[in-house]
Amino acid sequence: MTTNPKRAEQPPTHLATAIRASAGAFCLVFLYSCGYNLFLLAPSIYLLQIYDRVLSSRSLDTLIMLTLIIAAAVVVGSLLDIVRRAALSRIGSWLDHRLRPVVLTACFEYGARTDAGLANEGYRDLSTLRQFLDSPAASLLFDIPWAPVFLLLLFLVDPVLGTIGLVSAIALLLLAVLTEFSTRQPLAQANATLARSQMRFANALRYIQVIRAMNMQNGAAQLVYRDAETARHAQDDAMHRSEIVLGLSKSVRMLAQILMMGAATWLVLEESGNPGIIFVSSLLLGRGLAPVEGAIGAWRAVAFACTAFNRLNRLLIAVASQANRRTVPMHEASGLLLDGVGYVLASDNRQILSGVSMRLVPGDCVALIGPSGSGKSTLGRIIAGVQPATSGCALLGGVDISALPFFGGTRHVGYLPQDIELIGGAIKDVIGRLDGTDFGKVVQAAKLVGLHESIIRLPRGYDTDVGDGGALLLRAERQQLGLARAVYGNPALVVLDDPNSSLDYEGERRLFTAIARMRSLRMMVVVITHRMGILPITNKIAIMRNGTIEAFGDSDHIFDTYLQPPARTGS
Ligand SMILES: Nc1ncnc2c1ncn2[C@@H]1O[C@H](COP(=O)(O)OP(=O)(O)OP(=O)(O)O)[C@@H](O)[C@H]1O
Repeated sequence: MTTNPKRAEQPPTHLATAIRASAGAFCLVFLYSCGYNLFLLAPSIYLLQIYDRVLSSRSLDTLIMLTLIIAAAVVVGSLLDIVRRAALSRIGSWLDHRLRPVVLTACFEYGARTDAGLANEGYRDLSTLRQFLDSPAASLLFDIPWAPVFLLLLFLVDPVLGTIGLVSAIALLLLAVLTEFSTRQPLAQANATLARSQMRFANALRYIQVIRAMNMQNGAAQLVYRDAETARHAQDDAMHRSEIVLGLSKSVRMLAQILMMGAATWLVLEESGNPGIIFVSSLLLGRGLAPVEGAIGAWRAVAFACTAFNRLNRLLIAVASQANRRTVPMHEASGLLLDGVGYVLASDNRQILSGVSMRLVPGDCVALIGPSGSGKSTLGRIIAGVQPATSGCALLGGVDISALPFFGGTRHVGYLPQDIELIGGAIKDVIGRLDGTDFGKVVQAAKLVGLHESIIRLPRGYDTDVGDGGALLLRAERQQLGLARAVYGNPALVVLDDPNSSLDYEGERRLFTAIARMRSLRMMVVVITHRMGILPITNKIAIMRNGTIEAFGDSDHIFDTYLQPPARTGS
């Protein structure tokens, strides 16, 4: 047999490792289940003993003793059932506690790089697994191996009874398979459309102010509602199908009981056996069919849990393999290198950037200028590692920039995007990138960009709440806080996209001072700008046009050669 070497190299995911680590606990649940199922035999034994011993001896003492013993067995059995359910719930809680941070990080990573929708589903999958372990369906899985044991006991009582039990179990099993096949497609459709509807709803909420301002509420609601309706129809369809099969399975079960009692009575009449077997066989059949029948109801939960497990595992494998690809040690001193960077839009194959090359060394500050739509922000996002280039390479210290998040959480890059999203409530959290462990670094960043004095004048200082996404601030204030966040921890490279678009004269002056300080700290600064006033504080300029670099070099040279207004010729 040949093995796929790639697959063999792949280390187990956190999910697989955590499941493996809980194997001991699952074994314990299995043992509890064995005990529980053994005690389920107590009523059958009780009936047989009554017919065998009590009725023949007419002894009241024997009856009392037997009843007490069986009652104790039933209580112990119920306790074992409670204990195993609690144990499964504890396993679920432990898995959740252990995996939630890892899964969250992986989902963020996957969402940023590949597919936000799938990342969202991946995160929900962990909750699905937890809910499954809390549900009766999980304990039922441990009862299923006991169904054949009860059927075997029926065979031991009499092969005819065993055959009736076996045929009934197979019929119920086939119905369970039928449920799965008949509901799989509508359920998959319901899940997909429900997820899309939720995503659209979240997006609509995000832009609700704009939607309201332009009176688009009805259209947005229709968009969300249409998907929700499709999901509901698909869910109803699946439910109707499973209800029909459930009804059929109930009939099969009742028929099996009647047949079993009839056959057992016939055996007693024919062979003058113990009349107790009429009830015992009925009880054993009930025990044997219960897990099979339960499986019909639990099938969906089991299928959901399996899908959730596989999807989450695939997501973790995808994120891990992205991380494994890049393990080159980083040398910040070697600076930033762009070599033939290109970017093609996945949606319409439009070439946005092509053949962009440049090199920066620590302490450099380059201004990216050029007409609107020339690709400056796209290049800025690639340099900041927000999106990977589709061709060529962008390296910081010899390492693919888009892989930097995998380097032990060290922050090598700061980024101030055009649409400043301030995540976090208090100023210290916003600047500290939600890290919050090093307040000294937060103050250092605020001082570097000249914000510290303004912050400490606020009544709550660094604890001042900026509102969701910085909603309580002016755009200029958001820009300045975003700048402080970008320089938090003195990263090697800072990308500022239009950092002075909303700044007044004073704000711009502070920005220029901040850039000069960054340079003196050997940071590399990439400034995307439309305002030429920033050029004197840079030492390099790159002029972009139609997705390529038209000119790149020392600021003075570029300024004199390309940006000086043509000398007026005298009239
Ligand atoms: N995610 C995207 N979806 C669609 N088009 C995009 C996307 N990203 C970039 N573009 C397109 O790429 C081109 C370059 O955009 P980019 O924002 O990089 O230019 P820019 O030079 O920064 O413009 P501006 O100075 O106006 O910000 C534009 O035509 C833009 O429409």
